[in-house]
Amino acid sequence: MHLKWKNWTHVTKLDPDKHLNPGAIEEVATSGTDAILLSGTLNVTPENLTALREQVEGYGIPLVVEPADTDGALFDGVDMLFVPSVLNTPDSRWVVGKHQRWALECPDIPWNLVVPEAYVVLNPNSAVGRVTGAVCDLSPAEVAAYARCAEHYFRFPIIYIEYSGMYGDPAVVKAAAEAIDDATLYYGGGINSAERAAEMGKYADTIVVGNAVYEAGVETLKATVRAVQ
Ligand SMILES: CC(C)=CCC/C(C)=C/CC/C(C)=C/CC/C(C)=C/COP(=O)(O)OP(=O)(O)O
Ligand SMILES: O=P(O)(O)OC[C@@H](O)CO
Ligand SMILES: [Mg+2]
Repeated sequence: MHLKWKNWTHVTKLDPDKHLNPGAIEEVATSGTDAILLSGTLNVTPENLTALREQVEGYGIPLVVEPADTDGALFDGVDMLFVPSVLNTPDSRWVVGKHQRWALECPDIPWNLVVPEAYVVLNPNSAVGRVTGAVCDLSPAEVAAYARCAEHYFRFPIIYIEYSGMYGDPAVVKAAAEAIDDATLYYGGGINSAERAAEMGKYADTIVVGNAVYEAGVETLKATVRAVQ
């Protein structure tokens, strides 16, 4: 079933490689966030992904797996799969190579549950930045050009400005927003306050909050929800 994911303004990203106690999980699931993204770059295994999914299921909140590799593309018990392609890397494995291997190895991909994401990774110090070899020193205009061709040439439904682990440059997100017509713009990276959520929420259709859940706690998460909903 295809959820109305285009209406989401706030998504919480939980990392299978990190731990939250049951009380915190309940507060995340009832925080008002529109969906939970089960996603991480390092050390995601079928076991820890399944364990996290079992913690967050049953609250009636949309669950989306965002795999970092083909063996993480598990869709049992979740509503959708958001699959990244990192556009700003010279390493084509992260653009299309992994995806071709996936199509080769998995005959029964539920394509109707798959939503492709055009990632522009801009924090060289994040796990995703290191793993993918992303070229991060881009001007707002250069990022906007990725956003424009992602929507109008590659026809990606989501463009994701990814600063994972650091708070990004609002001018970059503004430029990307101005370059996009109908695609959905995601922003994630360093959102740990209502102010930051509101600032990026001016430009992005959907903001993603990850690390703050683990580092600042659920009250901070709720403040970021209130800022955009
Ligand atoms: C083709 C299939 C099924 C999978 C491959 C999908 C691709 C190309 C993924 C590349 C980008 C990537 C690794 C995305 C993972 C999601 C993500 C950006 C997680 C960010 O979390 P971390 O970068 O781990 O943050 P921390 O450093 O805080 O752990
Ligand atoms: O962890 P943070 O910095 O909130 O970033 C969220 C998400 O964009 C990570 O992929
Ligand atoms: Mg991680």
